Amino acid sequence: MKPLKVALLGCGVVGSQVVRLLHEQADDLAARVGAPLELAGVAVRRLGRKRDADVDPALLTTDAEALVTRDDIDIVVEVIGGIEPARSLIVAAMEKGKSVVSANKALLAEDGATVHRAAKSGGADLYFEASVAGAIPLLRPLRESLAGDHVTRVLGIVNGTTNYILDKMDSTGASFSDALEEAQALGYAEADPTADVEGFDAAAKAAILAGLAFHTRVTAADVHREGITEITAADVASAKAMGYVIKLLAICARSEDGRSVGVRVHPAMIPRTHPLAGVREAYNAVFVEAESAGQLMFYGKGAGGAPTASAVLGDLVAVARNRLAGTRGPDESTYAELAVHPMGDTVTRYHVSLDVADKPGVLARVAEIFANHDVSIQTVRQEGHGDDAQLVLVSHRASDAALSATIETLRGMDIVRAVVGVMRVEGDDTP
Ligand SMILES: NC(=O)c1ccc[n+]([C@@H]2O[C@H](COP(=O)([O-])OP(=O)(O)OC[C@H]3O[C@@H](n4cnc5c(N)ncnc54)[C@H](O)[C@@H]3O)[C@@H](O)[C@H]2O)c1
Ligand SMILES: N[C@@H](CCO)C(=O)O
Ligand code: NA
Repeated sequence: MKPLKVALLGCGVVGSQVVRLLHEQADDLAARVGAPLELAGVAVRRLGRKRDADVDPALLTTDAEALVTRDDIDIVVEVIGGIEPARSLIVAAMEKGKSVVSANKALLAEDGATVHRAAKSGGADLYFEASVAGAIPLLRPLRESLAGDHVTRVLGIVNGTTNYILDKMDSTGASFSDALEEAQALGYAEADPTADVEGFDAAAKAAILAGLAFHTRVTAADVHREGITEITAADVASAKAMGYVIKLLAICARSEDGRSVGVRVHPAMIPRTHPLAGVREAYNAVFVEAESAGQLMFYGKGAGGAPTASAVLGDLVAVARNRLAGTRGPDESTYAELAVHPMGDTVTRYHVSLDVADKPGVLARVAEIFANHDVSIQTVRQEGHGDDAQLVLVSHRASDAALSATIETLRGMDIVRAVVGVMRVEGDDTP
């Protein structure tokens, strides 16, 4: 059988593992596809660089554009990352009818429209399982296995670096900066950890998940995003004392009337009994809730060269099979065209700690502010007394707009010395 020729763009952490697996699993892959997969070219930035992968130097080129448009290439694997030149290269390949496998969450979340359009007009496949939650099969289950169901919510931990940091803070009492340093020493966090700790990485993944789950185009700009840099050891301890753990969550949910969706990434307290609370270290886990299927949970490694390459290889086999069968995978599905509602319309609960004066009438006045904003209080307790008094309140569900207006008013009150902490509470059935 004539081999299918594969061009690889980028030979870094993920790319070098793709090369290894293509070599090591060559016979099995050929049997599964029905034709050998031949690595026919590898685009790199610098030819002379030492790399982890054992690549025939004759395959290396710095001219990625010439490689993706070469007549003999059937499939392009893009593991360069970033918007450009990745987008132009993918579009150029698909315009020539080549199938593309990409791990590029940044591109798919920022400008998925362009690459999906190019796939359709070129009659090409575009698969991107590795872009969200690395090795965990999640996008194809949403795109294919759940195509007959009605997904109502996707909720999960989709960034390994921040989960590692929060887990260390929870288990050892470490500060954010100490836990970040440890994550960097272990190679989880990059030298510039902004994309992870500020939630950009998780927001890109949330946009991709929401788009697939709700058949609607969602971009990174539509996602409400808050990172974890402001979380203190005291926040973590306070959550612990109340039976909660703090996680950076990505939440994509339909509104109650089903006419819009909310997509958000922010730290939240979840009960320690919630299955996501047990997701430790750099693992990822995602809950998908669908009307007929009920609750599904996906768990595993969301990052790392080999786990991510596993997802790339799975896509490679799928697009190779499609080519041999003369068929294509599903087009982008955005027919539902739901509106993405602003964060203020999201219904959630707040955990609020206030530094207050310990004297008669303070609790009543604080409670009145909540009532004035139509926010109902679920629990309240006082910690310490005298000058050290803190009130800790947990609200019932209310709109995020009403909750944040409540906090704004509290900040302006003379009896409130400081709003010490405000965090959303998720993951339980409390109304
Ligand atoms: N590393 C992970 O755990 C992981 C997990 C999921 C998804 N991803 C995604 O996979 C992609 C690759 O990530 P990575 O960790 O391998 O990054 P990396 O930085 O290790 O590798 C990228 C490589 O591409 C090369 N490159 C950049 N521009 C190029 C160009 N114009 N032509 C040829 N080569 C070029 C770089 O020199 C580098 O070697 C990114 O989109 C990333 O978001 C990575
Ligand atoms: N930086 C990401 C891995 C790539 O998606 C994480 O920490 O999960
Ligand atoms: Na995945």
